Amino acid sequence: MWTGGLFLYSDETGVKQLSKEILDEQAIRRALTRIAHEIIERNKGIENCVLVGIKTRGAYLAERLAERIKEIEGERIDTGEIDITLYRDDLTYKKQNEEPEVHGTDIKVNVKDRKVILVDDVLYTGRTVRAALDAVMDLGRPAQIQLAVLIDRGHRELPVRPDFVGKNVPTAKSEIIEVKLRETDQDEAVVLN
Ligand SMILES: O=P(O)(O)OC[C@H]1O[C@H](OP(=O)(O)OP(=O)(O)O)[C@H](O)[C@@H]1O
Ligand SMILES: O=c1cc[nH]c(=O)[nH]1
Repeated sequence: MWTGGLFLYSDETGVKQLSKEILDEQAIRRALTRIAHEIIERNKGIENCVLVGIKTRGAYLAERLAERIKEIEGERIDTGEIDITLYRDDLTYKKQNEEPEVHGTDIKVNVKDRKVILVDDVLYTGRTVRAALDAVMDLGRPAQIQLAVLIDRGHRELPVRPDFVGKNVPTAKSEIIEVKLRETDQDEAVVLN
């Protein structure tokens, strides 16, 4: 049910909950276009840069950023992806002492001495990014690692700070940010549940 940016949905127990749209399709497109420009500006072009998306949605976002950068610079930036699984019962209750685990990397270029830009959809505790940093550095010593996220929802548990942010969204720990991308969700929106 549409109530002007607020949606009613039934959770798994059938209880009606309110859901708020944070970004629609156009807003996601604009945020990614801005981030693409910022990446180019910060790095004075894209020479020596590689975009590495954190699966699942971060990898799609990295691919979209590569397309935008090609439109702007006329040059294709190298891309790769990292598969990281989070062990938690749901997004609000983490089991103690469990950390996101790297399941594999698909980065066909050498990262040694290059500027690696990690891309993810949501930044929350920072634990996924920490695992991604380890995975990249296992492959070689990058000149620099930068971080781009579509949503920064706060509540960091590690000293991780993004270089490029689509939108800062203050949240309560009990809330969940859901990023829906057409590549995997047949929908395009960021919602706060
Ligand atoms: O900062 P953190 O607390 O580590 O949380 C952020 C991570 O949580 C989500 O991944 P999720 O495991 O939900 O998978 P998804 O990418 O498939 O949505 C999101 O995509 C980030 O990778
Ligand atoms: O709210 C959150 C927290 C972590 N990851 C998400 O995708 N959403």
